[in-house]
Amino acid sequence: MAKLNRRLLGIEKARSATKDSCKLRPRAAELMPVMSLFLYSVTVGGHDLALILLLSPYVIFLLPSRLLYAFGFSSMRMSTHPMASPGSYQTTRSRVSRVGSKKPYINISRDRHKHTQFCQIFHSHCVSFNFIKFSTVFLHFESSYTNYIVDSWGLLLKLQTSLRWKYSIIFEATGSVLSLKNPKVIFVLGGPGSGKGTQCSNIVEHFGYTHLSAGDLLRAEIKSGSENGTMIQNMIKEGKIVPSEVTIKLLEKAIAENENDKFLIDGFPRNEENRAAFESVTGIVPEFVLFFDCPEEEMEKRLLGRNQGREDDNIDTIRKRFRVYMESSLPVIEYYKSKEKVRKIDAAKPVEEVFEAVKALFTPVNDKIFPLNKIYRCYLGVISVALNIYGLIFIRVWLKYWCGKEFTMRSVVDFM
Ligand SMILES: Nc1ncnc2c1ncn2[C@@H]1O[C@H](COP(=O)(O)OP(=O)(O)OP(=O)(O)O)[C@@H](O)[C@H]1O
Ligand SMILES: O=c1ccn([C@@H]2O[C@H](COP(=O)(O)O)[C@@H](O)[C@H]2O)c(=O)[nH]1
Repeated sequence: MAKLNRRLLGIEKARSATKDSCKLRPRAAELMPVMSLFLYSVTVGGHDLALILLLSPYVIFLLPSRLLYAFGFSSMRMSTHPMASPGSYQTTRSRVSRVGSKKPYINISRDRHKHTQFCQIFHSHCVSFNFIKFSTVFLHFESSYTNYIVDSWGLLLKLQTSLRWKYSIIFEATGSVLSLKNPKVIFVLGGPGSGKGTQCSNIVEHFGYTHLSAGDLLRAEIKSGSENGTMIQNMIKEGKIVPSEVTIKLLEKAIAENENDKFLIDGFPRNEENRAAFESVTGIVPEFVLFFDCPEEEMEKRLLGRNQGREDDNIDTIRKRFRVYMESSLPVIEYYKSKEKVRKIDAAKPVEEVFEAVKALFTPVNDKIFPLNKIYRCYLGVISVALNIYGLIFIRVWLKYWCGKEFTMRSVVDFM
């Protein structure tokens, strides 16, 4: 009983940790054509257009969640299977796989009280159902039977008594918590002491990003007294790269717990394995890679003068870090270069000059030509909807008077 309660409590914790983090911003660009078409259809246009629109997968699945978000139901998100025990699952883009747990399923034993809790969890999962990414449809049995086994995918393996039962279909939201949150990520890379942290602070101040330094997260993990602490400390002392799963878990957690959706990930990925693992676990591909290019002598001088009491800022470790950077981290930059994602900055210049170059990358092209504040963006949105409707009315009139047809889905299809 206590064990099950712990598990259920853990699931609750896991859920509250994830639910607030998976917010989805309704994207105006996505909504506008649909809104315009719908407004047009119900006011001026043919009703079959409105019907087709209402029945479209976009409206059925995506729009409700977007609207729920827009009206403040930001916590109605759930990305992982509620039956997966917390801490023992790893989410990837396409499936939720259990790691670190020997049992492939959860056994719910006979106890009415437990059964009630189990149903509540499923019930609230229905409420927090995410409309966007789902693959597996599985069954939810709500009945008076008392003993059954459900596997981690919600598949019913064994049903001993079935007096009366009903079922509902639950869609499993797949993908990492992060892929649902869909954060914008920029990797900030460069040699040790190239000025990544310094420039990240400036970017945070001017452009509202959240700075996540992989090194800082690892150092915080050591301080927290975690079981990995000693291993991480030894790796850092030797200038070696900490195993991907440790760093990725910390990054995932930091992103999920943060309200912001724009992140600078500083000092990660440090090798090809880091890069591939991060992309496959989180499904996140960086917008671009900010690469601070700086000669080794300058970096060495800066690190030796940093005076932040870092254990690895001594000449022996610094040399090891340089070697690891050349051998393992540069190939990551080469990889992103081949994808045309690298934005190289000459980091040997003074701080202010480096930031001028950085700024140019973060200022949107539109804002450089025609800076728009939020109110103007709203006006533009309204104008865009109006223009869309105007366009549809024009098509309708044109179809009617020049082609002699009503503007219905059929006539549009016939016309095409
Ligand atoms: N452009 C610059 N010119 C001179 N000094 C700089 C410049 N940028 C940063 N520094 C200084 O160099 C030191 C290292 O900078 P910073 O911590 O930002 O580097 P980093 O790339 O984040 O290092 P690490 O990878 O070790 O975390 C700091 O003392 C910082 O004040
Ligand atoms: O992704 C990472 C980031 C850092 N490390 C280890 O931490 C130290 C210090 O990193 P800084 O970016 O200089 O703060 C680094 O030398 C590595 O040992 C890591 O393993 N993986």
